[in-house]
Amino acid sequence: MATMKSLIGLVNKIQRACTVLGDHGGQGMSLWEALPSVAVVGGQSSGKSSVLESIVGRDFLPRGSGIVTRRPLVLQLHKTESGAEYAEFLHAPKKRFTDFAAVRKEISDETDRITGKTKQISNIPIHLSIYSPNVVNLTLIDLPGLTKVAVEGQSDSIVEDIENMVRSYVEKPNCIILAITPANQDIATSDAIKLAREVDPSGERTFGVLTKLDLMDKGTNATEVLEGRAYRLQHPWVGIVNRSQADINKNVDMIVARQKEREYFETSPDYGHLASRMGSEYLAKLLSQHLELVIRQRIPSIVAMINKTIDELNAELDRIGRPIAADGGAQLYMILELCRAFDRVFKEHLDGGRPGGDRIYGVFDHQLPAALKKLPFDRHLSFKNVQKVVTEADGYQPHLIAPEQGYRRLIDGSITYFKGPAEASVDAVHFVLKELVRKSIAETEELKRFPTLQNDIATFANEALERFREEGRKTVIRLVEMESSYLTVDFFRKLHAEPERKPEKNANPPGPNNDLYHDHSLRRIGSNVSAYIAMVSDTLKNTIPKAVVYCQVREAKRSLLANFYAQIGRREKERLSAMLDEDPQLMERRTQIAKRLELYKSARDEIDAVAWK
Ligand SMILES: Nc1nc2c(ncn2[C@@H]2O[C@H](COP(=O)(O)OP(=O)(O)OP(=O)(O)O)[C@@H](O)[C@H]2O)c(=O)[nH]1
Repeated sequence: MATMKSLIGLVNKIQRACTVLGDHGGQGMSLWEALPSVAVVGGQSSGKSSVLESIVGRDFLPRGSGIVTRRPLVLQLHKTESGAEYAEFLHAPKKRFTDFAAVRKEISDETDRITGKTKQISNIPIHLSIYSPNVVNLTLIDLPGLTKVAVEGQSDSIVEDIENMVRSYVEKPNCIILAITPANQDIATSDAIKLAREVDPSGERTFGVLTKLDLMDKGTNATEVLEGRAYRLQHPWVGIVNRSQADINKNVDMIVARQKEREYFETSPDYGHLASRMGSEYLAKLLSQHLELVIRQRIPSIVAMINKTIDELNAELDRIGRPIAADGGAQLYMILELCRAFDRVFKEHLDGGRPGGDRIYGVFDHQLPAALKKLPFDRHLSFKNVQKVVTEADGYQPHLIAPEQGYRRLIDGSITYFKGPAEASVDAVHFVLKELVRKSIAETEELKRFPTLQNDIATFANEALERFREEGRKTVIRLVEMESSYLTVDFFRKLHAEPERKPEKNANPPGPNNDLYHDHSLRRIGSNVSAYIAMVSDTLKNTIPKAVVYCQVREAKRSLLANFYAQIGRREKERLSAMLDEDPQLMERRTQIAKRLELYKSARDEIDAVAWK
């Protein structure tokens, strides 16, 4: 199994990666929360900073009145074999601090960078790594001191804010609580113990630390507490003697202070029997061992959680679409693939499989025949109009046998009416196709992420449909004009062969310039033309759909995006990328997921590397 150093180092690495990616707890089930850590909790002036400095063997924490610790400080201690002693911040990875006064200033400045000078607090941690021969491998999180009153310049809510922040750390089941209480205070009133009892009633993850043993009133001692009788925890209490304010003022060296602390316990009449289990050095070792144990226990569940999260993130990436390739060739390929996907959907609409294509048949089967039926031939071929047209065509010399000119004019005049329904069919099919383009874009799953490309496809497809409509119009008008340019001779020859019927008596009383015979002949002309037009109508009813399908539907299937393809082939890379623009929110989401995925995968790799050592 892995060594203590590698296990704690492993968690350190993952914690740093979490912070870089903005994962520092408080966001539901985060990786950070799954990692065991030690949080230092205590009331103001309880000696928290002194304990941390003593564990590190260095003076490096900001001092001052009021609430100095305003952001969590994740303190990662790495034991070095060489004599080198230095510190590094995650936010300034290139800089190696060997002067610990500069570390103190940097913590202070970095705190202000997020919280401003307003003395507010923030839950975004500062990561500090200390490499030293005088430390054990350990990670501690220093949290703001629990306080009762806000000082000047701080909002009243700060007392509550601090408690909430501290609580958010210590309530996590993976958090080991280092609860610091000064010995010269009644244990029953200790803020740290109060909070620890609340979140860890059985005391299995709380380590009780008693500071300021040297400051207790003469004649009293803390053996009741240190021996676990005053307040029972699963782990033994540790007593500490830190540097006094006077020592600090005199700049007493931390290593010397550790030595003095050891001597204090060894020579103490009250605590001599406990000496081997007292002091900051012992505390550091105890915590390091415990942290290692907990990490080892937790690794299987951490790996399970990581694997589950990786699966979930992958599934979400699949759902919102993978990232787009950066090079132009791949982008062009992607655009063409997307266009083809659209084209497939569009064709399914036309050929069946998806609804909509049937509406084109509806135009031919319904709309066109109905429009043809409504044409005003009754009026155009009324007795009066026939008479007028024939007479005008005859001119000064009435026709002798059959009014050839009159017939032609009546037929030409009638055929012109067909242009209306012919064009209307072209338009109706055009609108059906346009609607199908719109629907197909909306229904093409792959296109959903690319609003710009959707627009481009719509523009080019509609332009193409417009061209097809123009072509369709010209063709159907030509069909109609063809009907009047050459009449079906047979039809009239057959008429001629039919015997003339005698006019019925009293059908129409003869007018001043008309005789019975003439009336009858005009009526016959009217009905002949009407029969001829009915024949033309039947023909057009069949040929207009052919022209429309040929010019519009067939072309839409064949070359709806032909122009688009020709265009994009010539476009430079910038314009291709622009076409693949996505919804910015979606892009942001994908970046987030990709980052988290990277974090979880690297965490898994790290764990694998350590676990198989
Ligand atoms: N004599 C003696 N003084 C101590 C001991 N521990 C801390 N002090 C003094 O108590 C004062 C407060 O100690 P800190 O370590 O700054 O306490 P803190 O909990 O970090 O305080 P804040 O950060 O202000 O909340 C300092 O003057 C220390 O010198 C101790 O064990 N013995």
